[in-house]
Amino acid sequence: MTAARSNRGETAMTTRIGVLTSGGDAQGMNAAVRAVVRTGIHLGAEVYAIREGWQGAVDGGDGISRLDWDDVGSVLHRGGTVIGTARCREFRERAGQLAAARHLLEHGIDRLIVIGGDGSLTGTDEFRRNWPDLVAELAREGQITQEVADAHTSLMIAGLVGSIDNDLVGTDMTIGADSALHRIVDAIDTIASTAASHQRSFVVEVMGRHCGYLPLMAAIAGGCDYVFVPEDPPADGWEDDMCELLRSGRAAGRRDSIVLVAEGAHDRHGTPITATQVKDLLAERLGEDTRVTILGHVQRGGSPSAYDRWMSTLLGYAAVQEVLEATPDSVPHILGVRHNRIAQIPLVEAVQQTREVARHVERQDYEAAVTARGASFGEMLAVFERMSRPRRPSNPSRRRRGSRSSTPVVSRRA
Ligand SMILES: Nc1ncnc2c1ncn2[C@@H]1O[C@H](COP(=O)(O)OP(=O)(O)OP(=O)(O)O)[C@@H](O)[C@H]1O
Ligand SMILES: O=P(O)(O)OC[C@H]1O[C@](O)(CO)[C@@H](O)[C@@H]1O
Repeated sequence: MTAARSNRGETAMTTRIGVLTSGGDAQGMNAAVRAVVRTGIHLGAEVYAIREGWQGAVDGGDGISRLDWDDVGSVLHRGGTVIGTARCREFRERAGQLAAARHLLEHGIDRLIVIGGDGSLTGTDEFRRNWPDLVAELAREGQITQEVADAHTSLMIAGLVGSIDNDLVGTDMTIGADSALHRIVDAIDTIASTAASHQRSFVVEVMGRHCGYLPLMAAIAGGCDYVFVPEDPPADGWEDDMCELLRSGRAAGRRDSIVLVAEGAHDRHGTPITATQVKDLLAERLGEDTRVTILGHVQRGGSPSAYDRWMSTLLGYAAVQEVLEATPDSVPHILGVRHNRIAQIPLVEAVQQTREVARHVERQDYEAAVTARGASFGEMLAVFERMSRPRRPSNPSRRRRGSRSSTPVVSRRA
């Protein structure tokens, strides 16, 4: 490898970086890809798109192609991912990973930037760990030369979290979460006007299979009445609690009621709570004219917010630096956001902590799940609780989750 120096004096090895988007698409992925390509070129590297997620690496051929500066023009404002994404089954198997390694090596790629959710990042780390063995097998079987094998003994990776769910522990925000939240809140505002006109109730299903970030933040931002999230199911008897809350809202003159249900919502015993079930309950018990709206993939579509564009640009920029500086001994990192700054987060740890939340939920240890999700998640639950439960002199507020009643949200200087 030869050292190259850009006109800004930045030094980089002449090397080839692969970039791919994997798992569910997310608004802002294009901004990240654009930043990777342009930063890579600035630093003297060649950047290759691996198309349709890991499928492009498994298939080879047109699945891997070089991107130049202009190839990523006019993509910043576009939703989705222009290099395609997929959930690729073959890559989970050794045969798929062998094919992927062979195709990457055909292009001399041994540095990868992967933009995807926790599954994609887990797969990336698994591939990194398997890489020496895969390369050795390819050389043994004569599928690559020993010279190629010797030149690419390690795979260097950097991860960016592309997922609207904002479900990765360790980063404050993931690529797409802000845009999806805007999309949901726009929908709630739209629904609220028709709900108020007819004095109806709406039950809105929001994405996030295992993570309550989107429904919870949308409930706060949209001024909703009740929210169901997977990490903090309502106490037993929630049916009475919810109906009483909505009934008292009506009695106080509220013209619309909106309940948000995460697609992965369930009660404290793990029994799913669906939007239709909530609708039927409101209709039966309160006689409410109730409608269900499932927002679905509308939440993932459309152009990215300004935040998702600039944040993803910074992340892509940082990811190139990370992957160029990485050595075979480096701890693999995710680039994320902490306290409004780009931060390096150990990949394995972040994925393990994220899985831990799901495990707590499975074990029905919801206090641990909320804690593991991160400090601000518990704070936001407490804030929602306060905002959605009217306190009137004649009607002292009844808390659903007593322990969070005085959760502080201000960080104090020591
Ligand atoms: N353990 C694994 N080993 C190898 N590859 C994996 C592994 N887990 C996931 N992948 C790869 O990553 C792809 C995407 O994973 P997954 O469907 O879990 O989505 P994700 O990245 O978590 O995104 P989203 O948040 O949108 O669900 C899989 O289809 C597969 O190609
Ligand atoms: O597009 P698909 O494959 O149906 O996946 C939907 C899932 O992907 C996400 O949008 C992102 O993880 C989830 O919120 C949702 O459950």
